[in-house]
Amino acid sequence: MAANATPGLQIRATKQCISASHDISKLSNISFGFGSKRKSCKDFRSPSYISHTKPIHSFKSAPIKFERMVTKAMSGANEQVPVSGLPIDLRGKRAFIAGIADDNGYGWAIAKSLAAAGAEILVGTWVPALNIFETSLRRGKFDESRVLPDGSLMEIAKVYPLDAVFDCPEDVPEDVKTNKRYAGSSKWTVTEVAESVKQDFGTIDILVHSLANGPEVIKPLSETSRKGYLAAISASSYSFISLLKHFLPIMNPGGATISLTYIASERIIPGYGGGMSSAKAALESDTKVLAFEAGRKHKIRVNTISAGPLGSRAAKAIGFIDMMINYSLENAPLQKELYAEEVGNTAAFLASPLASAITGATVYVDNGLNAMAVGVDSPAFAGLDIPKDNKS
Ligand SMILES: NC(=O)c1ccc[n+]([C@@H]2O[C@H](COP(=O)([O-])OP(=O)(O)OC[C@H]3O[C@@H](n4cnc5c(N)ncnc54)[C@H](O)[C@@H]3O)[C@@H](O)[C@H]2O)c1
Repeated sequence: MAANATPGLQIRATKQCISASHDISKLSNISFGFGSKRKSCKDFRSPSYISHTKPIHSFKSAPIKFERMVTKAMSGANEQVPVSGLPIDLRGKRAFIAGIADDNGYGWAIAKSLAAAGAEILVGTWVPALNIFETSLRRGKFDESRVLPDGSLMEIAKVYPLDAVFDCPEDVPEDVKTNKRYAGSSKWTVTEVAESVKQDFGTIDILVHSLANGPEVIKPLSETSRKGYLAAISASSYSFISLLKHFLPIMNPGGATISLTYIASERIIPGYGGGMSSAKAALESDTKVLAFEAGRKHKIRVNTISAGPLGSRAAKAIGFIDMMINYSLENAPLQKELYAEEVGNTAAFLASPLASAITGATVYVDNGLNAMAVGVDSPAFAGLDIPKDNKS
């Protein structure tokens, strides 16, 4: 990379390319303006630009992925980078992302966007999933998904075993200590992981919480046990407070934290039970209070992304994710697939100096579904002329 080149995500996509993005054939002469060797949109047909993102839903065969073009248009990790533009430049920043165990979830997508912007990536992986994740990583199973917009592979500097429901070794009950899925791993409570990161790297700049767990998620709230409810809150809400509490002392001022929430916190989503809706409501409320506390004391920003439905491993365990994806396609203002990368790019923005005045916010990345008060696919609207995006 040239010394003066700006890496990572470059906010420089032309209006034409974004708005007419679904049909690449219409775009062949539009320039993205990468310095002297200007690329046309047609260049983005190249599989290397479109291969790494898996569609969450294969309902239509769009000729090219919308977000890949935009990302490529934003990317400038080569010598043809323009001097103008608005870069998401996270070079020299270090991120710890808690909650990655495969390449399907939001944590992975966030890691990729942060890496594309130049950040160093550390990962915290749930202990029971650690072995399979590390083995898959080592064997190259994720290599295709590791490809960044500039063609390089995302590097993970270190993977830490983590169980975010335990703050310190004294909290760990005997049955977990002796569980064979925990054998072979050590120092995985939150305090110990923060301490290990401090010893290995000194400081971090970005903390991402991309984890949730609700053992009774398939039970309606009114049938949820106290134990199940508290477990959901512990794993999905308090875990963020705990991570923030223990990582704050090693976070550089000006840093940012991001968690992932879901609209079920504020609107009724039947099927998202077991206290998970309550856990997300707590997470969003805590985002505000923690933004105040971390902002005043440490100059750290605290935001949460309310993401639309994605067919991740965790979401599939709930059982109705395909229904939610289809519902969104039918009812959201933007009738298009939602890509994990779109959440990743928002996280990169929120972590960057471009978002230096944003804290305590819940940012929706859901094709606008949160703004709807009715489901327009209801038979009740049968007689109404509802505009449809037939191109997606
Ligand atoms: N998938 C969706 O539709 C959707 C929508 C909105 C918000 N979210 C949120 O996004 C975040 C990431 O979830 P995802 O859907 O990408 O699924 P995912 O399966 O990729 O991520 C969940 C991760 O949490 C980890 N985890 C569970 N318990 C843990 C613990 N005690 N300690 C450490 N790690 C633990 C799992 O191993 C997994 O890696 C979650 O907060 C989820 O609620 C997901």
